[in-house]
Amino acid sequence: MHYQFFEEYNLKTTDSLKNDFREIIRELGEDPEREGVLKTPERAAKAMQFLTQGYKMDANKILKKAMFKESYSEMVVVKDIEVYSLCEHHMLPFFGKAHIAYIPNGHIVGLSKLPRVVDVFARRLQVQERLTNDIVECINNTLKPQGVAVVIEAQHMCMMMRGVQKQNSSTTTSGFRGQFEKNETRNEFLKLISSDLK
Ligand SMILES: Nc1nc2c(ncn2[C@@H]2O[C@H](COP(=O)(O)OP(=O)(O)OP(=O)(O)O)[C@@H](O)[C@H]2O)c(=O)[nH]1
Ligand SMILES: [Zn+2]
Repeated sequence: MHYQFFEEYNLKTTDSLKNDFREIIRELGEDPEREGVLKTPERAAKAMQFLTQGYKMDANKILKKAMFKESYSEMVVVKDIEVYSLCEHHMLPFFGKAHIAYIPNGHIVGLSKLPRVVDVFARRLQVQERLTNDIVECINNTLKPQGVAVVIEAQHMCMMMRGVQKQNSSTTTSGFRGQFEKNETRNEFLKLISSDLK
């Protein structure tokens, strides 16, 4: 199990994907033997493995590794976490920002672990709703805080480059557990991140 994001590839998978990408390039009307694209099947194979390496990672373990006993019980907010994921319908990117808050219940978590959890779930084939839920559930079940909130605002390339071709729409999803189910707490969080929400 990997805890870090780094470029490490399963040679068998790279090889198999490489052949598939060569066929895709040919099928799309390009000459896979042309010098400029000769190495493209291997590059694409590695890029796709990198972008989906979240399948091999365990977000709960990442959080557990850096939980510290602490009596702090105010809201902790980490905002503007870059999100890059692939939509499971078209395998095209969707990207934007995640904002996460939690209220500790005896334990705080190493701050960097929250963006790491985002990446573990983002580096898979996803829909924005499930990505949001995965993050909320993971933090809720592992850290067991008094409450956790996640808001993701993203733009989907499948709606921009193709299909409906809308360049300026964005999609906001959210998940709230525990104390954040109360209006007052939820509103405090939304106010703290509101400068980033259009
Ligand atoms: N709810 C949700 N839908 C998504 C997400 N990413 C992409 N989609 C949508 O998934 C849908 C798939 O619809 P289909 O009709 O099967 O596919 P399609 O013919 O390519 O649809 P169009 O994109 O409208 O051309 C589209 O409406 C996409 O906009 C996501 O994260 N969440
Ligand atoms: Zn899509």
